[in-house]
Amino acid sequence: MKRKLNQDDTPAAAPELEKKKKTSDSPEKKQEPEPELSFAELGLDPRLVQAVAKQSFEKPTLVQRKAIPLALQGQDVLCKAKTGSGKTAAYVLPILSSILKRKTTDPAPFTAGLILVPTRELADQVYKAIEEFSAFCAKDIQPAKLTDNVSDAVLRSLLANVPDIVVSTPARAWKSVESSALSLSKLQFLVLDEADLVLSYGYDEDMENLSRSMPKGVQTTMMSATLSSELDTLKGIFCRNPTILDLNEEFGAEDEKLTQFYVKCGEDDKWLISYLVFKLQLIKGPCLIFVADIDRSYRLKLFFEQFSIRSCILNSELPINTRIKVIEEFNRGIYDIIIASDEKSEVFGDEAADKEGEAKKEPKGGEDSKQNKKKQKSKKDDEYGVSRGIDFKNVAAVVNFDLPTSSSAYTHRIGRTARAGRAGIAISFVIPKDLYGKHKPTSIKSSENDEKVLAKITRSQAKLNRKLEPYNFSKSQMEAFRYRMNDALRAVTKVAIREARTKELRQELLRSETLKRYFEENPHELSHLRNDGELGRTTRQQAHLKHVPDYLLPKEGKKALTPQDIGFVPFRKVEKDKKHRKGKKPGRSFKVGGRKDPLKTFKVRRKK
Ligand SMILES: Nc1ncnc2c1ncn2[C@@H]1O[C@H](COP(=O)(O)OP(=O)(O)OP(=O)(O)O)[C@@H](O)[C@H]1O
Repeated sequence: MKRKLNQDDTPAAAPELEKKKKTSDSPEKKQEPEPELSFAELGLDPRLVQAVAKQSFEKPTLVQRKAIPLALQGQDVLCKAKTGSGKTAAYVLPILSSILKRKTTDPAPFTAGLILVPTRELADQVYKAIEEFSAFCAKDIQPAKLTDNVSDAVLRSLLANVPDIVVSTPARAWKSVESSALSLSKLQFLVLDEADLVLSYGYDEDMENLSRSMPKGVQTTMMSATLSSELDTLKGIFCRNPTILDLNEEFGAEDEKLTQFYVKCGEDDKWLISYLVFKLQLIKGPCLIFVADIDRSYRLKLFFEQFSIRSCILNSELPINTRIKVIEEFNRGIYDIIIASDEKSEVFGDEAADKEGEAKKEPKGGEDSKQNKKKQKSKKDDEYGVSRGIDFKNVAAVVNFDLPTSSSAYTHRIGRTARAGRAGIAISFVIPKDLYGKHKPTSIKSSENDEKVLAKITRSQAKLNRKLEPYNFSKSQMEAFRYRMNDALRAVTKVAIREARTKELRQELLRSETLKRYFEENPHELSHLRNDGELGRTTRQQAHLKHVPDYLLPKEGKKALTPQDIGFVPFRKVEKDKKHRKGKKPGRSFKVGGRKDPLKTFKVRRKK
């Protein structure tokens, strides 16, 4: 029978833990704070503790404190913990520790661990995490990932080495099992990361096939920030009497370093506001902008290019290597703005939310859903996804340029900022019902029910002790910029978008096949050419839009702030920022959760 784990019944995995654990079950003692255990006290192999220290992890996070001892005891765990709370280490470390322990008595090679993730981007990230955690025991731990673009022959030879742990999407794992390249006959550990998404991605058949290829009694861990009833299916297939950890409830408002805003505005206003926010650098630091589809991502990029705002794109049409490079380079600080199309959340988001019991399902087979599913059959990679699990580093702000259509998709998107105890902000544009469809050139179907979705989001965030606040822009100050916005929008025609889209793909293919070696030796040239080069050379270029003349900026500057405004962004740039940018890459002077706080650079006033 399942049981819910509470604060005090985490089983001890090591004598140290036992010593620190409270002995009494009396109600008063239950209120006492949990002991702050170290990684060593969790019972992990010392080489892993060393690797964790090398990564500057001072102490385990809540999910690590709770889940690691359970996993080391051999229990199945179903864990719901907030985004960026360290779930990867929580499931990777105990598997590595158990394999290391077993190898001291039984060195025979076999694949003991299988980690299944919904996307190839996430597989790459988890694989890298395994490499980092096994830095001091690399000869004893051999991981493999099955999501690279390699031939079957290469994959076979990789698996012929009998890796200890395999990271894959379900489809690719099953393909390898089916072809007998991978054997799961001795599997001991199975992890489903972003478990609720695994079924949504259409992996049900692969999951069932995989389950039949595994021995009985495989220890299973399922992780996600949002667990829905899809888990019942997975639980039924994989779990033996799992312990359920619902840790979202244990986060208090005081733990919260994420500030959430929404902006209610017209369809064209979101283009105008985005132009102003990014041109005047009102948001400092790395920023992720989510849009609803691929065309929209190119459109926004081309629109920004009109104003010399540089950004790069992530979408399911780009080859996996490019996608991973974009993420890596963003994390290394080469780019400040990623425009990511979040097509998956648009297709599957409502299902997830409905199963959480938060919303009524919209009729299946609606126009959008048909269109999206049809589109998916094109050149898109079905195993693409960046709103889930990807550890974008130091993201100052997530902007939902297009609101997702479900609260769970929202939770995962905004979870790309304020990770690992850092601060961050999320800003979401919401189109009120009466303004929907009023500006045809910028209207998008997914915005039709923005207000309803916002209500769902507000409710689900309230359950996490979080709230969204309205963000007001000074309409009068914005107006001076509207003709520029319109000029730029007119230049970004459908033809220009189509050309940019095909050009980008052609370039990718060309580079990856003929110039591979050259660019391996000159990675910087590759990144410049590939990702932040201007796509819009076929778009009409308008020199006057590239800079902001002083006469357009309000004279009052900061003084324009009034106590009545709830979230006013002053349009005049502050001197300090200019000084800061001198000699440095724009936006890179800022660190979230470090010396500078985005909330201090993003001016907001609250109602007194
Ligand atoms: N104990 C720790 N101390 C400090 N940083 C940590 C610790 N554990 C993990 N981190 C860092 O926190 C970040 C988020 O971790 P991770 O990606 O595992 O989060 P997650 O819970 O899986 O998020 P998501 O739900 O988005 O998948 C990573 O950069 C990771 O290196």
